Amino acid sequence: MNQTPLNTEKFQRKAVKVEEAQSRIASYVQQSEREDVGLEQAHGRYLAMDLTAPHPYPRFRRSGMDGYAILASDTEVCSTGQEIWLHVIDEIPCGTVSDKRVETGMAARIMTGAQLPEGADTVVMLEATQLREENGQTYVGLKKRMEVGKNVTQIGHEIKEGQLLLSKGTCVGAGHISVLATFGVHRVPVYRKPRVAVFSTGSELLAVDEPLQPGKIRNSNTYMLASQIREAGGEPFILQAIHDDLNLARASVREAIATYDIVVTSGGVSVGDFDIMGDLVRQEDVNMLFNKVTMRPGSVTTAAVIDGKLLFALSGNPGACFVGCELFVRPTIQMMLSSAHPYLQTWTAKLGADYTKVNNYTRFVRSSLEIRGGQVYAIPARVDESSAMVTIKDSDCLIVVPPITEGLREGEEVHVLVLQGGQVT
Ligand SMILES: Nc1nc2c(c(=O)[nH]1)N[C@H]1C(S)=C(S)[C@@H](COP(=O)(O)OP(=O)(O)OC[C@H]3O[C@@H](n4cnc5c(N)ncnc54)[C@H](O)[C@@H]3O)O[C@H]1N2
Ligand code: MOO
Ligand SMILES: [Mg+2]
Repeated sequence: MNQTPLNTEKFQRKAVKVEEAQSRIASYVQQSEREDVGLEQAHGRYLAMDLTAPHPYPRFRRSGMDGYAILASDTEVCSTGQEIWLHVIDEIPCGTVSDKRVETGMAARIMTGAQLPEGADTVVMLEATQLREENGQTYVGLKKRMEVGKNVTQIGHEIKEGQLLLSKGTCVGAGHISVLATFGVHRVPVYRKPRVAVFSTGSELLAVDEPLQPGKIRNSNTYMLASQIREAGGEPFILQAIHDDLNLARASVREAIATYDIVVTSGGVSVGDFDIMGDLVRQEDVNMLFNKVTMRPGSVTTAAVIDGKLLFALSGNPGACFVGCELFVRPTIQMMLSSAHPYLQTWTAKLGADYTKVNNYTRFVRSSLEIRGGQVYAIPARVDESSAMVTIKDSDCLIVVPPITEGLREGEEVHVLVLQGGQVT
């Protein structure tokens, strides 16, 4: 009988730990380059350089109230119950600078946000004063002793000149936009979004707009991955899904590697006869970083370097595909953007229900976070197999279940990785 030799290389894989896999990837990450965008386009982008304050903020002594700018020393006599009357020498609306100097016995009418006139050191609010006209002159009366600097915001109260405003790698949100606008940064230096090609492999895959056919499913991973990539700060490019054909896969990967910064595929990484990505990364011109990780789901997650660029061949099982992207693709994008926290944040929570599945790999169990009596609980999804798709949407964290446990009991303390898109309820 004619026998084909068994390709044992395909399934004899050396599993590496998640941290080891992450560090192998990290050594190939290259920072994205800088581009400048308009302030209105900066939301959600990552700063490509440290920004320092070109001037103090506030830049002038600013009134915090509508009232009168005075000298606090004039009010000292009020502590004995005496009322004082000050000559009103000017009126200062917001945006103008008085050319008068407030001396003892004088006051200037001032509006909230206006620059204090020379000489004045304190603002008394309008409600604490009364007015008197005499010989065409206006006098303001007050009865309360004021402390120096009351209702005045000093120069540099918030930011000193030269102080670090925002660091490189900051993800720009509303508060940062306000800082940028305040300091006149109308063109914002940000990292170009890493361009990430995404495509799925699988002869069973239908486009999402195709009617179902026997034995076939619609391609959900590609769109899920594109969404995860966007959340991580990358720009996804959806490429045509391919059949389980090694030559086709090779051509698609080559083209994608030449055009994009990162390539992410789903499917075909296990040991099945048509698991072509597993074969592709074992070819000569491919530097395979790992093809097995001691994790579940996603044990067959594979990564390689081709022409200096990273290829992530994620499992086709939706749960494994999702976790593989969060643990490996997301940090890569985040590192390219100089994010200070490229990896998912770890929190400590209490387990919201018994979790009895055990195995000798670390499990990343999709779960939802809940606050009960001021304590964070993580509730494992009822259906959490690697092949299960529908509970991914209900998850805002992954409980990390270490290998070889007896199973975990409700109320036990666990570590969870918080998912970016999640909402604690
Ligand atoms: N003999 C063994 N069989 C399997 C092993 C093993 O170690 N030995 N590992 C299992 C594990 S664990 C996983 S995870 C899967 C990995 O499978 P692949 O990465 O090779 O993915 P496929 O075979 O292509 O597909 C698996 C599953 O996912 C569905 N799929 C694929 N692509 C998509 C997509 N774009 N959208 C939605 N769903 C998709 C596909 O139809 C399959 O049902 O292997 C186990 N087997
Ligand atoms: O790679 Mo599989 O997802 O471990 O179950
Ligand atoms: Mg397979």
